[in-house]
Amino acid sequence: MDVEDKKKMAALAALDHIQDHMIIGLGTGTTVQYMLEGLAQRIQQEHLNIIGVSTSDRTTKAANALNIPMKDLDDVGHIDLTIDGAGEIDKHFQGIKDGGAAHEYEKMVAISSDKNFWIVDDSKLVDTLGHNIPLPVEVVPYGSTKVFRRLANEGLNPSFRMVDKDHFYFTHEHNYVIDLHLQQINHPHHLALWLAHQVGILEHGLFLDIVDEVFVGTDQGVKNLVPEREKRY
Ligand SMILES: O=C[C@H](O)[C@H](O)[C@H](O)COP(=O)(O)O
Repeated sequence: MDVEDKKKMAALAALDHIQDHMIIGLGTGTTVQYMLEGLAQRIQQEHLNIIGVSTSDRTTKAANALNIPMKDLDDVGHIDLTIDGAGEIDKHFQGIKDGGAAHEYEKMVAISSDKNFWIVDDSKLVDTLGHNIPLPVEVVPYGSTKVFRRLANEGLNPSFRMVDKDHFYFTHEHNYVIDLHLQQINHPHHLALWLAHQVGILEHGLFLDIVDEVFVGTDQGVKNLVPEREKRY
């Protein structure tokens, strides 16, 4: 089965859990796009009163185009459910969110949500994080070469994310992204703690102990995976 079919299948399965009057966190990415289209259709056909909270400019634009009613994170008391994609998910249900470098907003919405669902195709499931994708860290431009050197000295194999050879990639908050090419993150909690203590680093793409259910599109249909653990936040 085509990877796009798997993404769509996962996105639509997660949407089955949406009920009237919910406030929904809307993640970012190509899988989320299918979810937005399905959500817009349900809102229209079932006359649902749903409010969306966006995690990126890209999602805001797509949601507006689909006439999904939206509010800012600061204007909602809580979020019932956030549905987002993921770059990688390991066997302990820890994740890396990477692609659009929207992870700062995505994490803020995620930790404000009663529940978090991730929608992915089965290529996103890995034994150990860092296998297929780098871990992004968002850094303030001021002094960023010093932060870069600190990361390199720790053996974290950093590279600045670039749009092209002369232009840095900017996040929503106009910060740089440094990608850490780690191949294998054996102790994600240790790494997350170390990164959180580094001056100049604003956020990183490790999403630990956040997800409540994962919907995985596979050749055999959608697998619904639920971690057995307490949430830490
Ligand atoms: O910032 C981007 C996010 O972390 C995405 O949710 C993640 O990369 C998954 O994206 P996609 O569904 O396009 O693979």
